[in-house]
Amino acid sequence: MSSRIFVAIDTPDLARAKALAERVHTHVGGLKLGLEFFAAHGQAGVREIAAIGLPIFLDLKLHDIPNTVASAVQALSSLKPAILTVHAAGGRAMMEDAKAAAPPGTKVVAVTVLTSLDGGDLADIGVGQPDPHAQVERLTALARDAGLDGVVCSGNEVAAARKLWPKGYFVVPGVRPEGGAVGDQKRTITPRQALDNGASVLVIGRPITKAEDPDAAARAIAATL
Ligand SMILES: O=C(O)c1cc(=O)[nH]c(=O)n1[C@@H]1O[C@H](COP(=O)(O)O)[C@@H](O)[C@H]1O
Repeated sequence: MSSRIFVAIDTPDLARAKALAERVHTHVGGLKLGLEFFAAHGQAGVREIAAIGLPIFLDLKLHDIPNTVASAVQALSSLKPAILTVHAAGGRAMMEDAKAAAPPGTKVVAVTVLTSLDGGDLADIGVGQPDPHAQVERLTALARDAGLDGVVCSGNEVAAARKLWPKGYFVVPGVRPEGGAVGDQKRTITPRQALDNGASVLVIGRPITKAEDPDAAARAIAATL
């Protein structure tokens, strides 16, 4: 079950990223590299981390006009990431074009409602439906109809989302072990509960990477799955 964990290597420090990835790599199924890392080290940095040998989840949350996103996906395609993210809010055409531009082995998944947002935040940005649950359902259906591979949502919505899309690939971040610090996340869930609710894979960052002993933290989380 530890193979269902993608550890978020969120740091702009290449040496630290490598050390963390090497330290936990036997207890997780993949490594997630996001904006923080990519802004600092780009594709060369991704290749260095990929050399460790685990699948790479390249989390760039692309969100722009369809032509720009498709061109960006094409420019990333030689990295052959296992998973690549776009924002569902970019719309159907953007998602269709992103998927068409991606290499065959790459799962393109759409971020629905960030796990750091709650109903109040949705109201602030003018989402007419300020209930994250309903908005996740709406964007999951859109991503499914656009031909993507799956979505990113919190573990609180994943069961409902999977009902709409039984064969979808569901990525769940905002995961916290019982009693763990939530930080900036608002819609959190335990790793076990997220899997029980239908997550395909879990994204876990700080509960592992900021632990005194990341190795032991990864092992302890894996043991609960
Ligand atoms: O796409 C993501 O991975 C993502 C989507 C989302 O809604 N919420 C979310 O936290 N993430 C990512 O998941 C990771 C969560 O990290 P921790 O909160 O440290 O476990 C970060 O790298 C976020 O960028």
